[in-house]
Amino acid sequence: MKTAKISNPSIVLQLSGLTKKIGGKAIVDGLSFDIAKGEVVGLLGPNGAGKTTTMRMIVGLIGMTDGDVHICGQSIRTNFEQAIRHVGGIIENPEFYPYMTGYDNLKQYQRMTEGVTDARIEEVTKLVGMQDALDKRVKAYSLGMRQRLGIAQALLHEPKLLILDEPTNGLDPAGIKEMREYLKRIAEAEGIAILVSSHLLSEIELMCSRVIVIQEGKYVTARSLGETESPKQKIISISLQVGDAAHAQAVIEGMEGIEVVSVTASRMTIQIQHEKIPGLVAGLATQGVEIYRIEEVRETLEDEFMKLTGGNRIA
Ligand SMILES: Nc1ncnc2c1ncn2[C@@H]1O[C@H](COP(=O)(O)OP(=O)(O)OP(=O)(O)O)[C@@H](O)[C@H]1O
Repeated sequence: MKTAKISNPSIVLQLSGLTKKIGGKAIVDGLSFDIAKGEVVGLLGPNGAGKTTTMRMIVGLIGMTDGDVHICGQSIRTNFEQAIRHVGGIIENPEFYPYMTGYDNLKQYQRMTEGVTDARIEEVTKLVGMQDALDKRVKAYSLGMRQRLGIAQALLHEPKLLILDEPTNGLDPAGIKEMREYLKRIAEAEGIAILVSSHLLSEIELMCSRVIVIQEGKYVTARSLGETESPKQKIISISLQVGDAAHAQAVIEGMEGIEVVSVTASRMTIQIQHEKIPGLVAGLATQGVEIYRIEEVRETLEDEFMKLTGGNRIA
């Protein structure tokens, strides 16, 4: 297969037609996407979708059948050593010496890794908020603290790409919230790209700026998360809470280009072009309709995922 060469220097990770076949079956099937510097991207899919297999190929734990992975412009097929030095990752649970302190574990890693300074140890432990727990033995750490120490260790050699497979597995809601905060902090402070997998949409939505959905090894969709402006011409769903919905409906039915989808006593959902909303509000107010609330009804990623995959839920 012909593989694309990176032209944009801000692209840290590029997958092109990445494929893994085992026993003739494609576990990962022609996966292509890019991740840029500073992005925290979620790899989302149901159990068995191929997330771990994809990540294992990116970090070189297993070989690929076809396609390629470029990290900072270097192909892991042809320049593995140069490519892989830009990667830090946790694919399986991070291994530590339980009877040693967190600090001694990081010092041990420093001895085995070229170019890691004491200042860097201090820097990464601050980034993951571990500076006060470093003199405790790892066996006394909670799961969340081990995860943080693992991430600190993965950052020691100043990678440009951080790969985390299901990092929130087993964490409580407070731990998940903390992780979300320090992943964002790391991406910003270090200017690196982070790829994080999960089978839980709710976690990905909170942690990531973009999500890539895969199912049965194939790319399904990608979506930027967070608020986006609606284009003027776009038809959107609006929910209205009014004093008298029957009255509002009668007024709206006299207006052009607005479709009433559902009505209850005080609520209604309509479809309308974005640019017609001010006219709608003015028209209703002129006719004496009391408006208490007006908001867009957004299709969630989960709704979209359900449509695309015919009801196979993400989680
Ligand atoms: N070495 C292997 N031999 C045979 N099948 C495998 C092998 N490794 C993975 N698979 C299969 O490939 C599919 C994808 O597995 P993978 O672990 O990548 O999925 P996943 O999205 O990470 O799922 P999970 O969230 O459950 O970890 C699964 O059906 C799995 O059983």
